[in-house]
Amino acid sequence: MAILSVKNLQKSYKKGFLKKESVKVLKGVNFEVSREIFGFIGPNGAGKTTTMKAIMGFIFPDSGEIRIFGKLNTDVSVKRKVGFLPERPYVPLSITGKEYLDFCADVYGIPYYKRRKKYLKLLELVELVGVEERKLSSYSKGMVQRLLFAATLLNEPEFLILDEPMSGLDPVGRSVIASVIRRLKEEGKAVFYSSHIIQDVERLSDKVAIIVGGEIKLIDSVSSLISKFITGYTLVYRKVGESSLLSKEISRQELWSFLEKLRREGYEIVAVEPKSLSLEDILVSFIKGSGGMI
Ligand SMILES: Nc1ncnc2c1ncn2[C@@H]1O[C@H](COP(=O)(O)OP(=O)(O)OP(=O)(O)O)[C@@H](O)[C@H]1O
Repeated sequence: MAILSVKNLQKSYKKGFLKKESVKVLKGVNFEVSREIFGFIGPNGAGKTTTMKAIMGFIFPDSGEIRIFGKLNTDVSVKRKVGFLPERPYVPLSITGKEYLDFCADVYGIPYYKRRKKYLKLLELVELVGVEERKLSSYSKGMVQRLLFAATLLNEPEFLILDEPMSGLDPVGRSVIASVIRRLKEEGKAVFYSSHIIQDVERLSDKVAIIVGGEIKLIDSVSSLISKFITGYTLVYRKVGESSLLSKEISRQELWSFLEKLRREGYEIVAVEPKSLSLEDILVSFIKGSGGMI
């Protein structure tokens, strides 16, 4: 069973001074997330945050159905199993890290006797042990982001929805978040997250969906996606009986005829290395409207 299933999600916003005009920002979005790391990518304004807000029940879609663990997303019982990190959360900087965790623990109803151990475990996870008594105003942006991420894990959610969890983080901060996400998956949890840092998405995700202009353009596993977008190969070969190696870059179309030519002329193949578009190239091609180019 899918952990999250989104079917035919549509959403329009009214725009203009008199709010007479309506703009469709989600045009029938469909996808499913199982126990995996699912990356949601697309350009600015594509509809990622709107989709996540609809999943969380913060906005009401015009139509469509959203189920989490098989139940409608509006069902209170599923909300307990979900952790959400918004894109731009409001945090008062005058409080300490611990006070922020206490506030969230109050919301989740976590008893006091359980808190110390829980906080320590989470602070260790996001590498913030020792700074919890400091005011958030003294934290860097990355530290605040890591604290907020730790707070979303307080109620031990089985499903995490993270809107731009790595935004504004340096490579070290990004790698801390990435390793926590990997660990959550190892623990059998599912993570659905959006990001603009495509290299991270490529490294971290099992599956990705590309959304452009409120429409899902493609959903696939990262490995199968990259293999579908192979542009050519680097061949390494040598004359039979000789040791010196030769290499040549060839296009996808040339592969078989070139291999045949080498065989005819007495060469042996040492290696065939595929060259693929990066996930970033693939995303750009969808944004420019040439997603089916290969
Ligand atoms: N409350 C709102 N009222 C009117 N339009 C809105 C509202 N919220 C979002 N939009 C519009 O909906 C579209 C999708 O926005 P959304 O925030 O979902 O995009 P996004 O993919 O998350 O973008 P980004 O990567 O910049 O965060 C945008 O054109 C945005 O201007």
